[in-house]
Amino acid sequence: MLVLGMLKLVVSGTAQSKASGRWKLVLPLRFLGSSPCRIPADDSFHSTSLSETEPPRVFITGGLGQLGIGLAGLLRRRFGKENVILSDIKKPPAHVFHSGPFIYANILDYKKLREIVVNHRISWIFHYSALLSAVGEANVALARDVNITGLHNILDVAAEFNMRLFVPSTIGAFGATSPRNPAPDLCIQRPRTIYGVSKVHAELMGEYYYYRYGLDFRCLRYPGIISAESQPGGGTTDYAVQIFHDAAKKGTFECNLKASTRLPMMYISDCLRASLEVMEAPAERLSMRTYNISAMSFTPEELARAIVKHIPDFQITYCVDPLRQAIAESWPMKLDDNNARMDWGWKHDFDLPQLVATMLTFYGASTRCAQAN
Ligand SMILES: NC(=O)C1=CN([C@@H]2O[C@H](COP(=O)(O)OP(=O)(O)OC[C@H]3O[C@@H](n4cnc5c(N)ncnc54)[C@H](O)[C@@H]3O)[C@@H](O)[C@H]2O)C=CC1
Ligand SMILES: CC(=O)[C@H](N)C(=O)O
Repeated sequence: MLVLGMLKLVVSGTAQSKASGRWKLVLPLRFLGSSPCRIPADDSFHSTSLSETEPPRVFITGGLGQLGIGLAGLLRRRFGKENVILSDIKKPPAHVFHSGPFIYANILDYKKLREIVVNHRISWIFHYSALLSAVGEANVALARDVNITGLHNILDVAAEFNMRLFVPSTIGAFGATSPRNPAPDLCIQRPRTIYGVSKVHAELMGEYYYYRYGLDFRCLRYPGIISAESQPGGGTTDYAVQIFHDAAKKGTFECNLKASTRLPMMYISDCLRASLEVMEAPAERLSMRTYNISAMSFTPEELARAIVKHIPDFQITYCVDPLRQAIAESWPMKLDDNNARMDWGWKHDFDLPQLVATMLTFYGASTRCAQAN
């Protein structure tokens, strides 16, 4: 009754705020939070959001995986080295440790997360910690903890301290009953991996916190990401990274997906730029909180043909992993990203030929490109 009474008071005197063209009630989280013990009892907690002119203070979770170090580099160039704190539960290599602030942060430790946000005056979070599709299936209990319980901690901290929160989703958030070519932003999502289920959960929880508590939640569904300097963490699209290393070093590659498996892919610099752009987009430009982004779509066979243009002797063979193949066949072949393009001007730079040339240049193997073309 007491809570109901407080609710009525809050609602009647309340604040309404306009975002994305919609009016929503902004209610104090501490009255409504599902975990009241987490909400401070005194009135002294305050928003850490900074004025429009100050750069944000950014915290990256799970930052030592395939994407986090590159993201930290991009954000540090934009906002200043000291304003971007990279974190993980792993030990950073020396060059990462010396390239800017790094701290240990386990996303399952809620108290520690609050401490970090307060002590470092964090205003934006990029939440990258996760177990990916293949490793998630190999350790469902851990994937559930990290991808779901960890996300709850991040959502609560972000809402409590009025932060802007980016959580990446994935093509893995779709399932076999989703439209596959292309998959639109809004459609049936019934994934059958713990990874996919946890990412649909993240999309829905983030949007719920946005509508319910006014949390500035922003989410992009990434395709498979291809990078040269960092290795993938155990996903279904990993072959599209490994193939470049093996092509350059050995001239052969054994692929764990069938030759005809078509999946959406993106070069890392496009992915990281998209993530920064959606975080910087004015709220009124965002008609949604979760967007597909897309760049290219190819099969292992097509990728191999593109590599042969640079390395004529390159040979691909196939030894299909049934787990990864089943996952890949339930994912979209292509994403429809028209809403991202229209709302906040998303545009990819890298198509397949540019991706292949860039990756092989990194490995010092694109020398025969000119002759072959
Ligand atoms: N790499 C890709 O192709 C794609 C990635 N994404 C998403 O982007 C994000 C980053 O992906 P990647 O860098 O590729 O992942 P990754 O698997 O390479 O790295 C994840 C990091 O999370 C850390 N981590 C695990 N448990 C943790 C815990 N309890 N506390 C803190 N950190 C913990 C790991 O140590 C690891 O460094 C993930 O959320 C992933 O789902 C989405 C689609 C595609
Ligand atoms: C597409 C992803 O989310 C990731 N690379 C995976 O294959 O699990």
